[in-house]
Amino acid sequence: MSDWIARARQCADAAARLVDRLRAVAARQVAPAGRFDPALAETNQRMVHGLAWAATTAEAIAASADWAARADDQASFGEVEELTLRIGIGEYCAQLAHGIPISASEIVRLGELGLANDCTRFCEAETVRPFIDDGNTVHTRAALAALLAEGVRPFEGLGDGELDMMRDQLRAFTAERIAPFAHGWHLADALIPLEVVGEMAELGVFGICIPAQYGGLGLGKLAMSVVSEELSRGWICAGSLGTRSEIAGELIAANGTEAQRAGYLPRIADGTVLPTAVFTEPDHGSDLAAITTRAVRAEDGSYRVTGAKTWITHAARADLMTLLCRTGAPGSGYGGLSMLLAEKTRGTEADPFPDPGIEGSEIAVLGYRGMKEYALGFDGFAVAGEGLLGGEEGQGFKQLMQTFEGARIQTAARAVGVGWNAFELGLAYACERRQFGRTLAAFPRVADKLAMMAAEIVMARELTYSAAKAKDRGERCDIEAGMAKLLAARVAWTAADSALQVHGGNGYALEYPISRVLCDARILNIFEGAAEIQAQVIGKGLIARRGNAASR
Ligand SMILES: Cc1cc2nc3c(=O)[nH]c(=O)nc-3n(C[C@H](O)[C@H](O)[C@H](O)COP(=O)(O)OP(=O)(O)OC[C@H]3O[C@@H](n4cnc5c(N)ncnc54)[C@H](O)[C@@H]3O)c2cc1C
Repeated sequence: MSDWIARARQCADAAARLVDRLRAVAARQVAPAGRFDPALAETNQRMVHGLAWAATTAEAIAASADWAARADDQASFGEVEELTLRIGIGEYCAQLAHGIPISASEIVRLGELGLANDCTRFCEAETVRPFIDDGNTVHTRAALAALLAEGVRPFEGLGDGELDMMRDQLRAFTAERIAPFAHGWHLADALIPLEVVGEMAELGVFGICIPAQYGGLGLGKLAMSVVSEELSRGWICAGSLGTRSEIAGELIAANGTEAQRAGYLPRIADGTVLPTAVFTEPDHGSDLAAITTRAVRAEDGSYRVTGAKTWITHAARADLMTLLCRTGAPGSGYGGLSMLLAEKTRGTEADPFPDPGIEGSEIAVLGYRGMKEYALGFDGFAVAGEGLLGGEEGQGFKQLMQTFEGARIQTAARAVGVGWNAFELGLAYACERRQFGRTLAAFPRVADKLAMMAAEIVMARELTYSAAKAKDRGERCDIEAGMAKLLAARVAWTAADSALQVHGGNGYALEYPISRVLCDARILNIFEGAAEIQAQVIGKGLIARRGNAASR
């Protein structure tokens, strides 16, 4: 075994100890009486979010160490893997010690959060020092970039023949049916063709996690991650079509009545029912518990829905809405929310919302095209009484929260796919384009970008797989899923930005696909929990979990 693999594991332990120290400091600030205080946490957001980012960075180091061990187990830990490991962990250790970029204009420095001495000790630790001194260097980056330019890619096997086969199958499908057309569909602002949606359905994309007894593949979140990643390598839209089926499938499988399960799950799995997720409102985005769209029972037992929703993806072409509404009194908080399974007629271009009581207008967007986004208005829209998810009012927010883990893992996987898409475009361009008599890839600053993209995407991917595996083991993984989403969204955006930079002026031309990938990557930090919300959830979870563990 390479010394770097053993050191990586020890390095992950050292990083976890550093995060533990930070957690103790944060807990003193925002949970002084042993209980997490939301008001204090808001005042000290930088501390709570700094903890979240530091813990995410440490977890990514641990996931990379596991990846290296997995590669080694399969006799696949070669030069490209060693360089990827050294660069990735070297950089993330340096970030922990000296500053973590949490947005384009914000760096969290643990030293400023009261850990200056701990950071110095961390850097000087026998297991960390080699990564900082000799992990991420100009030489390792140049060596990795050269191997990548030769077509070598870091190990990606999962140690599971079925999943590895699934990856190959989806990669081939994406290369043939998505990637060559994605940019044209994007530029035309067209819906992804139904023929392609049908082919994805045949591959089982819409029923990956739906139990086999209801017509799905009955697989877990790791399989779902692999599929989402591969489809997103071609186009984020392809990887995102399944998101709505995943959310609706999980809502119904976990909470539905038997009639709802039997009625919807087989049709979602085979793609005959395309769902849409209808949660956000013009005045309530991140704060979903405050939504005001009302659903009132009529005398015949059906619901009448009135209110406004916005940013609803694929709304016109969908057949089924998972519609979050208030059935309780105004101001009744999250306990007054219910989830309705609201059937609608599939719209056409000429008549996108043919049903009475619902109208919609398209929102023009930068990227994330192919399904289209809509602002919706409901005015007495009728939903059958049997559409109340689980047959019980007041459960909607709880039911939705149960899907957050899976949805965040799926979004992280989409981000990883988008990151690979950017990386491959950047690398291909850098190897082809010549300036000053050399290919762009030969310049150290370009090689730096390419090597760092690959190393970070591997780390984000492994963190995503790690969260998916925890979910598949039946463990609570809200923190882990949030970490995967938080990191993968940053990595996808950085990769897209770096790949566009490598393209120079051409990257700014609509004609070049990297211009699309940049726009697509930008959304990942906003939806499915904006980065700040994700950091809040992770930070709170870390402090509260430790508090609970201490009081047991
Ligand atoms: C392309 C696209 C597709 C979408 N698809 C769907 C869909 O299909 N269905 C659906 O229901 N919704 C969808 N959404 C909505 C999406 O989930 C919301 O945009 C997201 O939840 C953020 O809500 P908001 O836009 O209202 O932003 P706000 O809640 O107004 O937040 C704006 C910004 O303020 C900051 N912020 C907010 N709260 C805090 C806080 N507590 N602490 C620190 N900073 C904070 C964050 O930086 C955040 O990005 C989509 C959005 C987009 C852009």
